[in-house]
Formats: sequence, C-alpha cells, structure tokens
Amino acid sequence: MSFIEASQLTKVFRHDIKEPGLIGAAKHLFTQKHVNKTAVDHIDLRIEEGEAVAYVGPNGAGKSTTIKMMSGILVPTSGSVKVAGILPYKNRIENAKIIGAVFGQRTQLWWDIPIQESFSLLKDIYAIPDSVYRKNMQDFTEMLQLDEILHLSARKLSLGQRMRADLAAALLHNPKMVYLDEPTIGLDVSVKQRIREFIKTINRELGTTILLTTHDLGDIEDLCNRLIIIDHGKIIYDGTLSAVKDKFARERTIHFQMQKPFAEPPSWLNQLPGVELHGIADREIALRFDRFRVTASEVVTLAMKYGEIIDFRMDEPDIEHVIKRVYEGSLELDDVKLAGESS
Ligand SMILES: Nc1ncnc2c1ncn2[C@@H]1O[C@H](COP(=O)(O)OP(=O)(O)OP(=O)(O)O)[C@@H](O)[C@H]1O
Repeated sequence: MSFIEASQLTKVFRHDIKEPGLIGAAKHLFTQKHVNKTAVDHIDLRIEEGEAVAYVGPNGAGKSTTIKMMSGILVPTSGSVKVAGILPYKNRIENAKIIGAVFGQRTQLWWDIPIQESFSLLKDIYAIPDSVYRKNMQDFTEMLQLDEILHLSARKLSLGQRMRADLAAALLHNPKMVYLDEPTIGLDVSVKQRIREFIKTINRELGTTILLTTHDLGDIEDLCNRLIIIDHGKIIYDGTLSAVKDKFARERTIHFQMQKPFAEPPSWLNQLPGVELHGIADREIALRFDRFRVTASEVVTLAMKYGEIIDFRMDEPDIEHVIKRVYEGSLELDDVKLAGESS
C-alpha cells in the first residue's frame, strides 16, 4: 500500500448564479440557479513514503482542493483518498497527528505571543514527548536560525522570519507528511536557500514525505524528484522535471553548418509544415521546428536533400519556458502527441 492513495478523487463545488443588485439577490431566493464546478476530476495518485513531490499547475487548477481533501478539511464528492491508511476527512484528529502544513500566505502561529510560547503550546496540543521536543527545538533553531526571533511575536516578524518559524511549527511533532504551499514565495535568495536546505534535510534524514506547491522552478529542481502537473482538475503529467520537456516542449532548433554559404533564406524551407528560419549567417543556418508536426529526422533529411551538411546540433529545449506555460495555463492538452507517433 502506498503512503498516499487517491482513487478517482473528485470534488465538485456548487457555484450560485446571482444576478447583480438587490433585485437579483431577491430573485435568487426564489429561483436558485447554480452551476457545478469540478475542481478535482477523478484523480488517481500514489505517493510513497519519503517522496518529495512538486504539485503544480495554473491558478484554479485544483491543487489546494486536492491538498484540502488530503488533509481532511474537505470531503470528496466522490472517490477516495487515504493518507497512511487513514481517511483524512473521517479521522481528522488521527490525521492531524501525522501531517504538518505550511501555507506561504498564512501563519499557524499565535499572532501576539512569543514564538517560543507558540511552540510550547504546539507541544501540548500534539502531546510531543519532552525528548522529541528538546531535540527538534535544538535542531530547528540551528538549521533555521531561530535564536534571534524566539522571543518575538509572529506579528513582529518579517516574511522570511515568519516562514522559518512556521516551518519549525509545522514539523515540531515529527509529522510523516508535510504539505508546503509556496514556502519560499517573496523571500530573498539566502532565506530561500536556508529553507530549501531545511526541507531537504527533513526529507532525507527523517524520511518525511513532502508535497509541495510552488511557482518557483528552483524549489522544484532543488527539492523534488517527482513532478505532478494538474490542469482543470486532471493530472496531465506525472514524472521527473527533466522529462517534462520531452512531453511538452514542442519547439526545437537545429543548427546546421553547410558546405556552401547561403546567399538568402533557402526556398526549400516551406516544404515542411511547422519549420521556420531561426537564423542564417554565412554557412550556418538554424531551423526552428514544431516537433508535434514534424520530426527532427524529417528536418535533417530535407536539409541534406538541398545541400551538404558538415555538422549539426540540436538545442536543448528550455524547461523554464515549459513550466512558465504550465503556470500560465497555456499548455494545450491536445499537444501531447509527437509527430510520427502512432495513436
Ligand atoms: N470553497 C470553494 N467553493 C467554490 N469553489 C471553489 C472553492 N474552492 C475552490 N473552488 C474552485 O475550484 C477550482 C480549483 O480551486 P483551487 O483553489 O483548488 O485551485 P489551485 O490550483 O489551488 O489555485 P491557486 O494556484 O490559485 O491557489 C477553482 O475554480 C475555484 O474557484
């Protein structure tokens, strides 16, 4: 059995449709209209204990809704999810003991009391044994440089200080699983780096399973060995970060060095769909092509037909560009079949 098991997990929200103004509100009382919004759409997902997984997608894709079902805040409309064999929404207290959560935009620390006292309260709430509490306080204080802020209230902390304190608070009871929602958003490079190091250490040394949502490619590269992309409530990719480009990066550029110089762009270019001139200088020509429409070998064959090739190389696709498209929601699902692939 996997640590997290989601099976056909689905959440549908009901959105009321109200006409504007007072009359609209009054009408709504009598003729209630609504539409259903499927936020999470029949997701099947397995995450093993100790994995560090990035869960990304554009705004409104369904990330938070999935995590809320995993943490027991929301009840699925259909399907199920189990975390460490527990149904989170049925056993919220049991589930709370094994999970921790950090939400970049909110804090779980008490606003007006010193951080040290927030930690003491959490010790009581989670019934953390003295020895575990002492060890974690010592380790976390060192790793996250908490010394300077333990006597301050959350209200007085900068964003970076608060995030470090929040991380420590979420992990104080040694949860088996931690949900991190944008843990490095808005932080400067050095705090980011410290937080990433901390998360890596927790994952490596305690085997804590990590599910991370982030807009920061650096977080994914640094922390996660697996990337899951969700769009319109459906999982559209599950694999490594590096393999993403094979699936989604549609543009490639081939640079040819030819025997003879070019006087002008060759007319044979338009013989293949999806191929365009990227650059031309003396004997060098760079062709950009859409690999969902033509294959690299078709482009090379074409160039060979019209001139003698001395050398050629193909550019690595730009993964940042692909991930940017993921966040912008502009990845077209129909795109994912390569030219030359059979259906
Ligand atoms: N409590 C709710 N009631 C009604 N609709 C909701 C509710 N929560 C989320 N939704 C809708 O469900 C869809 C998915 O939202 P969700 O918050 O899960 O997306 P997300 O991927 O976390 O987005 P973001 O990156 O903006 O946080 C959105 O269309 C949103 O409007």
